[in-house]
Amino acid sequence: MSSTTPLIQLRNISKAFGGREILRGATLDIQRNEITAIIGKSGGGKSVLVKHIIGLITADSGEIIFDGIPYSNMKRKDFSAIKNRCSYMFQNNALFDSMTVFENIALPLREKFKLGKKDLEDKVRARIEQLELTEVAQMYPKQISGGMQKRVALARALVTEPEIIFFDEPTTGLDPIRKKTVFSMIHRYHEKLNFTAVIITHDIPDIFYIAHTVNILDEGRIIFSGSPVALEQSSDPGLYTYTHGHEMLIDELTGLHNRLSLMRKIEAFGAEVQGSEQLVLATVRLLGMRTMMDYKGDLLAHAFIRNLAKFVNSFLPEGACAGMFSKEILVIAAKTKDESTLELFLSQLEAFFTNLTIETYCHKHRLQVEIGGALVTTGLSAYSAIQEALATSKKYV
Ligand SMILES: Nc1ncnc2c1ncn2[C@@H]1O[C@H](COP(=O)(O)OP(=O)(O)OP(=O)(O)O)[C@@H](O)[C@H]1O
Repeated sequence: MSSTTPLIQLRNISKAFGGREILRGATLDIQRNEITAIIGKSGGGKSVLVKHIIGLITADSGEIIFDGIPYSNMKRKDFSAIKNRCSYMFQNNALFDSMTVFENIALPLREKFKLGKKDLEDKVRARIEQLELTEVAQMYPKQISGGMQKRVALARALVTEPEIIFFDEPTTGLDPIRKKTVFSMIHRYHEKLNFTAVIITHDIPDIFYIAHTVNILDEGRIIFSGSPVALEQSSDPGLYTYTHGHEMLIDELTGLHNRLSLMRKIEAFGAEVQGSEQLVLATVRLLGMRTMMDYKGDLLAHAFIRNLAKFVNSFLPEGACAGMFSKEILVIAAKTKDESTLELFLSQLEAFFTNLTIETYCHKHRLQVEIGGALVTTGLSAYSAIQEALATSKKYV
């Protein structure tokens, strides 16, 4: 098969249970070596769709084509070969309580390959080390935290070096920080090992940061398939709840607006400004934040942003808003008649970053901070307005 042919094609898949139609002609492609996300309402049939691919459910009608071969033409042994190329990470981790972490991770190797004791142990140990589970290798799943159990499940999904991994809600039951950590783990391993990933999730917008393609399953059909950027830019009212739904407007982790809702809010402020009102924008550029995320892990960076967000929220006047324009840029915006608003924003931000603890932290993690602010000319797009404020940036730390 050419490398541009999708690895898996689902064509018009329909499935009903007891007369209740769950899938109504769902069609989607899963591209090789990409991360494909499937999102949709709870109970909408996302798991059912994926179970068709791995042969746990047979469609009432429609076809699945794997590496160019339709399932309907496949012999049993061809299908077993496909199954050996796949691995799964289930919603509840599906770890065996009676087995140690080591044994749980070793299980797929024992089931799929006939390895000698040493080879098997080497492979399991390598994954255990990579996922920082060495200290808990001889413990049982119940003795370790939920976040660690997810890491064990991920280690088990990766141990056979599969070509395709299905993740069914890999972040369920985790707090916002650990959710982000699981997604960054998947992202990191995907970059290293280059498998094809299919992720079922409710975690919008987090999934948008790692998925190449997002598919929306709605009323049994795929109503959108495309890049996260295309989804965010779409003006299709049918996609409204997925791109502008309440849960997306405020970032769960920080209480700040995400990029999309921040831009909308600034544009709304710009359009509403009248009389003696002005649009005020302050920006904080955190140079080095991206590197810090890459080298020290997201957890540390998120904790810092959360701290900053808490402080910003404590002095925001009513009606003002704050959000992350990017991983390194925080923006505060307000529509106000009060001429001292910009001064207030700047002095508060300066106070935060000149605090000794914060300053020491920034030095330690090589973060450089620039603060900017402007009374923005009305009629500018949100993007240009932010650039105007950024252009006034001065280095603080
Ligand atoms: N084997 C089955 N027999 C009967 N009904 C089933 C079966 N499998 C799934 N269903 C039903 O199909 C519907 C879709 O279930 P599915 O688990 O795919 O939803 P989902 O989109 O993954 O939801 P969630 O996001 O809440 O996990 C549910 O109403 C479920 O009860």
